[in-house]
Amino acid sequence: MAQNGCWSSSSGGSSSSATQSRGLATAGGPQEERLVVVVRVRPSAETNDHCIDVISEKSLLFDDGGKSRPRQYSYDYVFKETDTQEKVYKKTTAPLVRDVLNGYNAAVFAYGATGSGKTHTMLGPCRKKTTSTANSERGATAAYDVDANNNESGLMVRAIEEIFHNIENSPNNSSKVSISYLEIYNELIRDLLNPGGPLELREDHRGQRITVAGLSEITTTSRQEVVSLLLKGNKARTMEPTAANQTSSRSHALLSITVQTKTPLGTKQGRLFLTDLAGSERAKKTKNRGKRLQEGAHINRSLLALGNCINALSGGARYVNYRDSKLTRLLKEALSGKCKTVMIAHVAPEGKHRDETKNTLVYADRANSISTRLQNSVYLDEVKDFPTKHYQNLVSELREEVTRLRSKMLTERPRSGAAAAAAAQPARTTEEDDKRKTELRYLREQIVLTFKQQMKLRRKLLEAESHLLGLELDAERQHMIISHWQGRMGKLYDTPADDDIESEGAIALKNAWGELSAIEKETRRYKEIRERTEQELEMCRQKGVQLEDELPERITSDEERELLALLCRVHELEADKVSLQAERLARQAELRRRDLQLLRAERQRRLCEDIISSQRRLIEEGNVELPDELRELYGLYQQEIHAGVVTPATSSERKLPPIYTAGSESPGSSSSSEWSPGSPLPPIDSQIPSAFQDGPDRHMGPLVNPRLPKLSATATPATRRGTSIRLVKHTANNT
Ligand SMILES: Nc1ncnc2c1ncn2[C@@H]1O[C@H](COP(=O)(O)OP(=O)(O)OP(=O)(O)O)[C@@H](O)[C@H]1O
Repeated sequence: MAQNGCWSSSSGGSSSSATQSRGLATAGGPQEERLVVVVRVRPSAETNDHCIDVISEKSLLFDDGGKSRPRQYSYDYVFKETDTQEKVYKKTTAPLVRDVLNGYNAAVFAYGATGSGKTHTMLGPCRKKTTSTANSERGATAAYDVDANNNESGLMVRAIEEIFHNIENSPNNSSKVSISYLEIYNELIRDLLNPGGPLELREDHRGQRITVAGLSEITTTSRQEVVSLLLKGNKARTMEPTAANQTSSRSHALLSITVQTKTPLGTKQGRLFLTDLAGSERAKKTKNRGKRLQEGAHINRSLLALGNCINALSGGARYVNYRDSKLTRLLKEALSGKCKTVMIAHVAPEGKHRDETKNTLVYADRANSISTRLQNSVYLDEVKDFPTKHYQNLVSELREEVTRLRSKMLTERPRSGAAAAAAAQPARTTEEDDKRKTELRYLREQIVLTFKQQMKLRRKLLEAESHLLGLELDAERQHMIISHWQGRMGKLYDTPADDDIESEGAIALKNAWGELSAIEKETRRYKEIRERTEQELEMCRQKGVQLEDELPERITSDEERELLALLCRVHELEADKVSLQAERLARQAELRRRDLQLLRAERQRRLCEDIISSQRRLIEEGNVELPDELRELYGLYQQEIHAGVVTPATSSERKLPPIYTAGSESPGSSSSSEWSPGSPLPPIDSQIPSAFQDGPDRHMGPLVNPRLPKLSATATPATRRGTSIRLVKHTANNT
């Protein structure tokens, strides 16, 4: 079993699937790729009062209850009530399985209101329900037992079956399959294959690669094992009957199947993500209270975030906020086009579900226009990190050029045309000699000139790339600002409404959106420059090749050699130069990235401190007895901070070490005598560390203030102690 499952990774392949109605990608270059959207209508026992009428394989009529004429919606496919699980699999997932085997990433996600049939499609019919102790403790029931050998089995089992069938029947059988299965319940990620505490989401430094730390990724060669793992995972899934659905899934379940295949060119990796989303719901309809209501709020919030992403993507926005929920962060790759994606929107046909059905149809309609560019095929072994890779390519191109010229110089070529004739001629006159020399000089100048021009264009290209990278990071920074303020204002990602432009947050938001749009404009401009430069470079390169080809016609072998040697030297020098330049640019980009990462980490740290401060106030004001465990944690926190400065003297006094606050030069600059261990709670300083004084707050404004009232005059002795410690320390630092 491999731990620390990587939820997503970029990979590619080399084949296309013809069955998708509108173009899944082919190899060779980035392709226009559209999210495939299908709708499945769940069967209904009610025969009248239906709001859906499937009129063809691609469209349906929706009746809004007589308010207006039935509206027609069209999708890539519409499955009617009687369509089988097999048909749904063949139309939606089977083509993706073939792509995954060829090294592409693909995703299927089931969307729809509660009770509309998502779990039925993904897993199959629910057989029975049991209660797991671990989950009951959390207040929810876990169970989803499906029959894997059933005609009704869902897409997950079918996909696993087909993947293994293909591998077993392939001539060299050199593929390896691994799976991971997780659920997001109340914004917490749980491993369904190895249930335990919540897992953390991690991002790489560019926010591109999302990983779930500690998630089990199980590699196996046995299809039975995979199916039984899936069934085991389903049993651990959080479910609960609601008024709307007896077996309602209260979590989003995400299954990832990875196939790695060894090929002569390297190891190809394809991933299939199968996602069963929790149902969107209305509290009134589900009659939820307490925990169920809270679950519903989390479900709706993450689905709203997903809806926002779909809206932004379908509107062609360059920047899409995936950060609002764990679900969207995990689905980022599937939605943003690094993956072939099929969305199966589920609807209930009964008139009483009219509103939910309409919402789903509208979402699906929007998703229908999401179009992105699918990434080229990439092998696992390749280094994909831009810009280093890009520069490396440039340098190796130049070095190849040098090798080519060298071999050209060393190869004895038959003299052709004018050169052979010239050699056969008797001794040349001075006039002829001069003419030849002039000709040669001219040719040499032309070649060097073309080469210099090429280098100039290459450098321009490098600069454009580097600037584009900088713009991407700037955009990322603006996103952080927007996220920050919208989080403070309790809003999801959106452009600000006109009526709240007065507040500080709204102004900051407006500025950030303004910056973003300027960045977008600049990005477009630079992309055009890049494109133009690439064209010019290609023309220039062709001109150079043409001049080189003229060489044998014009001059004798020795002179050719001299020229070619010169060219080699120039190329070598340029390669070295580009290499140095590349290193410098890559280092700069890395520094900027780290800077951004630091800012993000700092904001997160300070938010955590805010939360701790608020809780501390509650503990102190409420005179709450501190549990041993928490007391110990506070102790650890202090030791952690002062690990480098605790002296044997302080530790023998059994006092907790002093608190480091911003403004003190180093953790060691405040002496332990300032620390009064009377309060078990160390004061948390909310001042900005000097390194960040010019950091995020300049753009983002002050931290989110704790929503608790200020300490009152009737504060407890413990509180007063805490306050006085801080005052003493500040005074000490000022002196
Ligand atoms: N195509 C279908 N054929 C037969 N029964 C179906 C079909 N789709 C759904 N059902 C039945 O409808 C009920 C609700 O379906 P299901 O639990 O899959 O909904 P859901 O969208 O996953 O709901 P939730 O979001 O609350 O988990 C189940 O009893 C299921 O077996």
